[in-house]
Amino acid sequence: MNIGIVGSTGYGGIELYRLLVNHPYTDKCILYTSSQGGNLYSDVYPHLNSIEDEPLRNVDEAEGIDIMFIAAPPGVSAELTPKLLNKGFKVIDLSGDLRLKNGSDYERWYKRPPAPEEILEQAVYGLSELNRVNITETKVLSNPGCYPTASLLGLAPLIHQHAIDPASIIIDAKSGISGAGRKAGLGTHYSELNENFKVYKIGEHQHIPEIEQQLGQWMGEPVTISFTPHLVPMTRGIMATMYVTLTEGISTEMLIESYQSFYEQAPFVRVRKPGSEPQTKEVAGSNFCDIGLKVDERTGRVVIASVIDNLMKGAAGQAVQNYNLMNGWDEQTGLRLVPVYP
Ligand SMILES: NC(=O)C1=CN([C@@H]2O[C@H](COP(=O)(O)OP(=O)(O)OC[C@H]3O[C@@H](n4cnc5c(N)ncnc54)[C@H](OP(=O)(O)O)[C@@H]3O)[C@@H](O)[C@H]2O)C=CC1
Ligand SMILES: CC(=O)N[C@@H](CCC(=O)OP(=O)(O)O)C(=O)O
Repeated sequence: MNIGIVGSTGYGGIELYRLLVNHPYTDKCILYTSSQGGNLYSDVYPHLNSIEDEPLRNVDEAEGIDIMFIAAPPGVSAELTPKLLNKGFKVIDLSGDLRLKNGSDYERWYKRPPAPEEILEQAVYGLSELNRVNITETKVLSNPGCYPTASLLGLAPLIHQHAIDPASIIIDAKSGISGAGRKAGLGTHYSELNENFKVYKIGEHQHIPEIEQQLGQWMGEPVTISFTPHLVPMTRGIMATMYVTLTEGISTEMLIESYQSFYEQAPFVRVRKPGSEPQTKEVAGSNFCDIGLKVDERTGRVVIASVIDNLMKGAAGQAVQNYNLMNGWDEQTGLRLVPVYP
């Protein structure tokens, strides 16, 4: 299988390369750039010296690719995907361009024109554990956002039990700085973030409609959530802490059992034992999503904490899991990575 990576010089791109260069069914991995044509990949990333000394290429000249991964800023895949499909390539897009089914929602939250309607219709939302059949059949895969992956995996079993008040969902999410990409900026400057902890985009984050769209499909009715992201001075990791009001009395032990049975066939989702609380370090560098929960009997709410590595299960790892599913391979192919600890 020959694959290409658009945006290979970014953080999502370099993580895709790390996974795909060792993937047993990937023959060629061609690397594309929009700004550094002719440079070697190892010029951009010296840690690849003597590992990858191929020049970076222009995507307009791409040929012989089976699947193109796009790890570029919003707006790129909306324009590029139709061209790549016309060339007969399949597409796995890591951006938010193809996730929202309604183009006007995209325009409102991303503040730019949406992808063509027929592409949005064709695109399958790649939350791997919950959409396996559709993923296997598609030519256009829209990889979920990092916050939505952690949040939706943490909420899915509860939502499917219909034992909650859907209007009560609060998601308090924290991300490491690599979530903002490699491009330098004041918001991610060392002296601005070190020993700091900040909230941003309250009620305005572009992942709100993505989470609501999926929850609404599961519930069969529109769902409105409170979602607040924060930036933590660490490189990788996301923790989504979620608060939901229960409509039936259920113990922590029973709820954990139902989560474990919901994810029985999902090798990358690990539901923690009672009393064992997840940490971002325990999934770093891996494709795992660890979920811990506790029913707070005093308030009638359940608190769920879901952790992922934003560049792995939140981006490149899940994209490779979807690549495996699209090709009928074991979803763990090339992804059996033990978390990096400490
Ligand atoms: N970082 C994360 O944790 C996650 C990121 N994502 C999404 O994945 C995508 C990539 O993110 P990330 O890797 O972090 O971002 P980066 O900023 O690190 O990298 C983006 C890359 O896109 C390329 N690029 C810029 N403009 C264009 C263009 N016009 N055409 C083609 N390529 C372009 C750049 O490379 P060059 O100039 O060489 O072309 C750049 O290296 C984004 O949409 C992001 O929102 C999703 C989930 C998690
Ligand atoms: C820490 C940080 O800045 N994170 C980014 C995540 C962006 C992202 O992944 O964007 P899409 O999924 O929409 O492509 C943010 O909050 O905007």
